[in-house]
Amino acid sequence: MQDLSAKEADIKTGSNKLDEEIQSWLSIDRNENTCAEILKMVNERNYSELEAMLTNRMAFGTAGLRARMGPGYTCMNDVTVIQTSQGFGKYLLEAQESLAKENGIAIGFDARHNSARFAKLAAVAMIRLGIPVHLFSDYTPTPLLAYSVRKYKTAAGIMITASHNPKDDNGYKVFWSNGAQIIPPHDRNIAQHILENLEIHPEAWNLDLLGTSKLRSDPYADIFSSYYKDLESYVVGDKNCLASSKLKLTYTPMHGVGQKFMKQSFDVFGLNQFVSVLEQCDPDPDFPTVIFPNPEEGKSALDLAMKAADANGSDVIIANDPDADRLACAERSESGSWHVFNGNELGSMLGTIAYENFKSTNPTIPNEKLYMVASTVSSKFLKSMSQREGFMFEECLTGFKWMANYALRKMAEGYTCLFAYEESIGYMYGTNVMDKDGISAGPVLAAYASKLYNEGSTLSQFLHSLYSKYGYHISNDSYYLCYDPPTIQTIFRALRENGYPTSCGKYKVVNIRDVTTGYDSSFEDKKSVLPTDPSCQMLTFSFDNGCVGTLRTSGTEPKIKYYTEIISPPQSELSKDELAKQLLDLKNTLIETFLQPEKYGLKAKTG
Ligand SMILES: O=P([O-])(O)O[C@H]1O[C@H](COP(=O)(O)O)[C@@H](O)[C@H](O)[C@H]1O
Ligand SMILES: [Mg+2]
Repeated sequence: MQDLSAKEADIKTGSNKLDEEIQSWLSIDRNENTCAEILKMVNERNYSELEAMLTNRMAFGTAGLRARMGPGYTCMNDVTVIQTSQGFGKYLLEAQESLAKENGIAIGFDARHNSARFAKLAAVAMIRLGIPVHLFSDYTPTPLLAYSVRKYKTAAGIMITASHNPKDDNGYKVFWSNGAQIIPPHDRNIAQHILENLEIHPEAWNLDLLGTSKLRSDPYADIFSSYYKDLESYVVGDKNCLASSKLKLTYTPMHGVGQKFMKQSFDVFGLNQFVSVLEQCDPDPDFPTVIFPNPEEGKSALDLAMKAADANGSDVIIANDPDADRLACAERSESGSWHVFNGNELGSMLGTIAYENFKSTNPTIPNEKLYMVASTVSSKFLKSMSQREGFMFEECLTGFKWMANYALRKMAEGYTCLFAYEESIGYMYGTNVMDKDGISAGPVLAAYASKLYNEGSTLSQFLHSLYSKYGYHISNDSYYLCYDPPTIQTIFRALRENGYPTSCGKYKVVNIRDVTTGYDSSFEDKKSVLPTDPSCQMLTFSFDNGCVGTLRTSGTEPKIKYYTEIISPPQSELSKDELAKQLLDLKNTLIETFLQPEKYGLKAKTG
């Protein structure tokens, strides 16, 4: 550790402005580790990085704030968490004072490094403003925090988590009083209030306040029992059948918080308990057995789960990401190898399960009163299904914040939201939680799979039957890593500067939607119906062969994501393999022509 007496010493970087920024940081930060990191960078003359981290500030992205942990205003640390919470608290008092003062705010955290501390600092900031705090005393899945906001009708919720990001990251998810993550204008308003309340109150570091203040309560036990009581409403049919199921299942929480919660979910559903992946079942903030703790990565992330499943003769694997709001699933194929369902395949199955389960328990509610939601970069399977079955379907921008807020609006109009999903393995089954929830989607899927296995069928056969009925919907999605924001700007600028491209290799572009600027060539007024989002890059191309491809920058990770889909009518002569081959060619052409990974030094997904 650095000698902190240097804090008092003169900092001479050659730039007065930077010297002042450094002094200012050292004078406000009471965390020895982050101060020491700043001093180390000064000693190493790492001035450009220092300047970048002290003169910029993190902004709200797809899922609130998410950044690397470390010193400076671009990183997650004590200072930025306190400043964010001070500003956020002030905004709550301005926007909904009586609710904030009466019902307070719920605060939860995952099992990452610093998550509990950041949650406590956020709680102190709220208490200082007279806002009661329901601060969880132990780590929880994100969906339980989202659930607690609705249950206690709090003014807001904060979840300290970076979900499945690398171990050095952390984040600050914000839920509004409706239980969904915030959308504009709240994000902008909070950002504004943060800037207006940067000065850190001396009491901000006093964590002892949490032990003495009457404004602090611990919702853990109450929320745990209430969440699982409500989960019972998702159980359909006879629990005894599930207990006698032939299905053997393996589960991994991927070093995150899910183990205890998924066990309880299985108990509520009367499911046989799953086989655990011993190396990954306890929370470990270093995620030692995986490169990325993201079950969305597919086989590379599920390696140990597959080994455990093989050793125990499991047919199905389910996995959560570390904050247990995402759900992944793999199934052993006839050849013995594992098929990892992609987010769209899983969404198609869970959407159908939601529809079937609802119709079996509410046969009299007309389909016109039901609806489902998906993000615009997800498969159009639910749209095809809705057209055939006569329920409503809507697509939203990426991010559960958009889908949950849309769902709430329709609920207020008297509709029932059955299901919402996004291709990045996020599923909101029902409306107990207005966010994606891997802890409830897991047992719903496991219960349905149990039924299938008892009938001698499998999930893959079930998916195939859906494609026969509603048409094949094949997607090919992935990403490239790019750590250099100017390169990303260059790539997307090239796609706009001389007019949008009219072709991509041999494929003709028939429509273009540019969500970054609000343009959509398919409408007469050329305006996109989705909200314009200048903070991210997002271009969608519709091709003459009916395929659709989107390029977009992630709001949570340094990635350019791509999404492509091909759809065939139900009775099409083309096989799944032929369709997949056609799509692969289009996807490769899209990448080579528009992204040009070699030219721009983009790093492909590994594994
Ligand atoms: O990371 P999580 O599980 O919280 O998930 C977050 O990130 C996903 C990917 O977003 P992007 O493509 O912008 O990275 C979003 O779709 C999701 O709604 C958000 O909560
Ligand atoms: Mg997550």
